[in-house]
Amino acid sequence: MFSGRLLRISHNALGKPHHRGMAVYSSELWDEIRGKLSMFPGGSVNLVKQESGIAVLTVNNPDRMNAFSGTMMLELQDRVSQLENWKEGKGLIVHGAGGTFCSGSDLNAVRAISNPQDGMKMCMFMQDTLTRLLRLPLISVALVEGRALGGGAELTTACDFRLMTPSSEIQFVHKHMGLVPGWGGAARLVRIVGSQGALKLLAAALKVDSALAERIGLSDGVVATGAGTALAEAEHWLGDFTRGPAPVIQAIKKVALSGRERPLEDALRKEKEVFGTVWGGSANLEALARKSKHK
Ligand SMILES: CCCC(=O)SCCNC(=O)CCNC(=O)[C@H](O)C(C)(C)COP(=O)(O)OP(=O)(O)OC[C@H]1O[C@@H](n2cnc3c(N)ncnc32)[C@H](O)[C@@H]1OP(=O)(O)O
Repeated sequence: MFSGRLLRISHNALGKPHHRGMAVYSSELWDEIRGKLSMFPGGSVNLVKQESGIAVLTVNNPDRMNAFSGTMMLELQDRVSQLENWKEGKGLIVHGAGGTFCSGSDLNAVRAISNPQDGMKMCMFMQDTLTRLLRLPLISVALVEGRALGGGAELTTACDFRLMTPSSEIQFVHKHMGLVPGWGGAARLVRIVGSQGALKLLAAALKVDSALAERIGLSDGVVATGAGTALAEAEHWLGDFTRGPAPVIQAIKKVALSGRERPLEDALRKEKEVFGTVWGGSANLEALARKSKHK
């Protein structure tokens, strides 16, 4: 059985563990996996970085309901690397082409790599990429039009927020495929809807419509359907959270992320470190000079 190396947690001067980098597994593992995934082509993952500081990531394989081919998994990793290095970035919208979100992994590729070794490698690769996606210093939202199934449902959980259209659905269909989530979706779902809620969604493979999703906290709002309309509304919605200078928005995401992921003392130390990057910074000095009142 394939056994992956987890990134070692290093220790700081106080002997407390701290996280090194944004990845889960050692990148030494990826050469072999990338070779395998490159054998399953189709579709693309497109990235547009806009002047507004909001980027749009499009899962683009509409002939297969935006299922992830092997090469799309590779492209997603590359796009995440680009976003990690985007200094001016503030927000990210993840959506699917052609009016639907994503139907998970491409079943043709899945059939070809249904042996345990390849399955484990694909699982680790996608866990790592989606963890890095969630850890980007950008405020991210998954815009779910149409259906988000299987790995597509997992992808929605790798964003900070989810928006749906009135007729869209999120469904963790894994049980019907004789599977459980393997792209980190179960771990993240528990953090979003709680362990009871996650257990219900996974065990019943429930079709979650926009009303139910909002009620259980899986969705953060509903946007109108229509070519371009949903994307424009999502951008408007995200604009409320990304207004302001990039260093401040990125710092806000970092402290929220460390609070979500780290034990309290570790999160407090991280918050102090991030605080130090904005205290006395240009946005802070300008606000002080303005003598801002927050009425
Ligand atoms: C850890 C990851 C676990 C996973 O992600 S496992 C994969 C889970 N996803 C699935 O099982 C999705 C299976 N597909 C479906 O249920 C339906 O196709 C779906 C998405 C509800 C759409 O239904 P319809 O609107 O009736 O459209 P359709 O079935 O005719 O699909 C249009 C074309 O898209 C293809 N497609 C959809 N999902 C796919 C997938 N995941 N992998 C590969 N091909 C897929 C489908 O085969 C069809 O192609 P074609 O026109 O027959 O050539």
